[in-house]
Amino acid sequence: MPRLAANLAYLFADRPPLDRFAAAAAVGFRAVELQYPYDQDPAAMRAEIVRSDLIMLGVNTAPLPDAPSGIAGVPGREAEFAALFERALALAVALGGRAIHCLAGVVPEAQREAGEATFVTNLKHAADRAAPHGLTVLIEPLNTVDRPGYLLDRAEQAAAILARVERANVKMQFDLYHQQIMGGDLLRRFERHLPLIGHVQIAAVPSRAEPDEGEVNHAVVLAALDRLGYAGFVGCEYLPRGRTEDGLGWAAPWGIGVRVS
Ligand SMILES: O=C(O)C(=O)[C@H](O)CO
Ligand SMILES: [Mg+2]
Repeated sequence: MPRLAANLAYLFADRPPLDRFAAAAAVGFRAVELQYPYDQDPAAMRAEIVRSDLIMLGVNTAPLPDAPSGIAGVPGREAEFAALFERALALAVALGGRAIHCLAGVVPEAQREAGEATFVTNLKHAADRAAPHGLTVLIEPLNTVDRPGYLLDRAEQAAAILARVERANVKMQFDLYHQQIMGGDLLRRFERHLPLIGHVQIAAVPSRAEPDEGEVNHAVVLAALDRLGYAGFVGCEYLPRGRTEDGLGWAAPWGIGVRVS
């Protein structure tokens, strides 16, 4: 059965960040992921994670004012990336997390080859720094409608980059929302890349709302992930149409929902 995780940048976002952990646990989530919790006290977040008995999954490398989509694949910014990664590593370790998503960045068309080479070099470095802590480094293809010019936009491209990185602790974050926009054929592409996939995320397409509307049948997809042997978590990275709790009907078959006592 797919194990759903709450992305606390998107879900329960109507309350203060520290209150979101208990809110997720109260509806049955056993795991959470964050995006950029760099403005919060790590010890306070860790206390909430422990108090709610949650598994802490991933964080992202921090956005920069001139590079909100990251710099891991931006030529000439390797030293800055190394510093950014150290910050993410310290945070992930303090939270007891399992993964760090390294955002590749926006790169002009003419520099994409150089950008990929930089990405590979930076990922090797990140992997070697993360390995002693048992952490996975993730890369995620993002769709070019939402993120024009983003260096990494297709699962096939991510697979080619992972082959060049040659580190077992670097994996693909397969966000079905982005993958559907960038070509679809979700189940065949998921199966083809399964050995490389370290995390999955979902949202309705094209609305990015609860995965109970739009062009993807998530009940079918989640059952297929199970059948194909995916044993990781599925991050709920969607924008609730209203209160998070009111939109959880779709997740009831997977053990998530408001408890009525
Ligand atoms: O945008 C996404 O889908 C993500 O998962 C990342 O965290 C980048 O924002
Ligand atoms: Mg995502």
